[in-house]
Amino acid sequence: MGIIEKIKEIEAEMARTQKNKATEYHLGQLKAKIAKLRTQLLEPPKGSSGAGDGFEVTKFGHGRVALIGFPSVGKSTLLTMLTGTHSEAASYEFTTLTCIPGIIHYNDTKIQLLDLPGIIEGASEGKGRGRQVIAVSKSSDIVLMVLDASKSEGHRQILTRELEAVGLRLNKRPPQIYFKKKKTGGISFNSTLTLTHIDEKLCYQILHEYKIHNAEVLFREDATVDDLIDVIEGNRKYMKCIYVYNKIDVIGIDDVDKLARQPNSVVISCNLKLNFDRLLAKVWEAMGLVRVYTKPQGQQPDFSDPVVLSADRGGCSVEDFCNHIHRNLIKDVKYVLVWGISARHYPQHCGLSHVLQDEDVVQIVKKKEKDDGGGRGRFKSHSTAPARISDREKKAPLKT
Ligand SMILES: Nc1nc2c(ncn2[C@@H]2O[C@H](COP(=O)(O)OP(=O)(O)OP(=O)(O)O)[C@@H](O)[C@H]2O)c(=O)[nH]1
Ligand SMILES: [K+]
Ligand SMILES: [Mg+2]
Repeated sequence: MGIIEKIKEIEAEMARTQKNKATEYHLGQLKAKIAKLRTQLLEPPKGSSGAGDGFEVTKFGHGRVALIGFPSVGKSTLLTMLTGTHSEAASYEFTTLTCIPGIIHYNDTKIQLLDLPGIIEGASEGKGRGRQVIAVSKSSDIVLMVLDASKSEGHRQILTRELEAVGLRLNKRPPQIYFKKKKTGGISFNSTLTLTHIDEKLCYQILHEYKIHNAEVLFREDATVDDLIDVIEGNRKYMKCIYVYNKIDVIGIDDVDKLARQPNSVVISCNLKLNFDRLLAKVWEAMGLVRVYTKPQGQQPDFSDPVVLSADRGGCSVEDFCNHIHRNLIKDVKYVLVWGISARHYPQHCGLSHVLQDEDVVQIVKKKEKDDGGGRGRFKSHSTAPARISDREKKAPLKT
């Protein structure tokens, strides 16, 4: 029996089993069994390199966003409109057959947007090009789930389930469970609060299913069996997802309003070029990019060419900033001067561990080099209140 058939069989057994106190241990065990099989399913088949046929696109820019959705919801139309790169769009399903990259230019950064073939129920088990599409979305920083506003709300749940089946967790943070395998000592089970979904026996049983007999488990939140399995599997990817409801030109205003009020959602119309600003602002926010402007001593920073950092990828400390500029820079740095939101006063003398924020200005002071003494001219005159470097300041030249 193949892995997919085994999963189906266990799913059928779970569906047959009534949920109550007496069956919860058995159901927990079945969940763990499915999770193990799904992980097996993710392993590349023997003899393959693990790469998926022609779907790999070189990473480019400061971040990557994938367009995921059912066929004909308007993914390609959206890519063409946001990036200017043409991706074939048509009224029939599965128009797009590969991965098509484009670039969004936003806030002086470049964000790679990937158009992908439509996926359908069963994608996680390899239906259509589901597996490759999902592999590409896993390589992204965020996912835009494109939905047809005129179609069933169920589509969103189906896609979420498909992505969850391959270990993607959308708009969730990792469960607050400390878990560490040990060599000896049995299982130590602890919690910092009362647990309502799981108890010691159930936890043991799940661990037993994974043949784990020595481990430390500490629940720091009222977690579920699924949370525990996620922590044991350890291969989950936590991603932000924006639900993009397209084609609002074909539905009524009340329905538009309802969709727009849902969390992490944006309503748009490619046909009417409606609400792209809002979508881009949401993407920007979800990416969490941090632009840092370098100020050479005695000179105005170049506000058109930021160093772009990200808390999720690489970090946003002064050290990360220096490493970004040059691998060997760090050993010459004495301290840095910082203007902007992260500074308590202007300029603040900061060490390598200082965490920078979007639109900060940084001047590096090297060992055996004198600094501006707080910068002559405009940047010196700032008050102590932290604030963004304003657009006006960006435009006005710094007099030195
Ligand atoms: N009414 C309306 N139709 C739209 C809108 N955006 C796209 N369409 C139409 O929807 C159809 C499908 O668009 P595509 O861009 O090909 O959709 P897709 O999601 O890329 O489709 P596949 O590549 O087949 O998965 C086309 O006929 C588009 O003209 C919109 O905002 N409103
Ligand atoms: K289409
Ligand atoms: Mg398409």
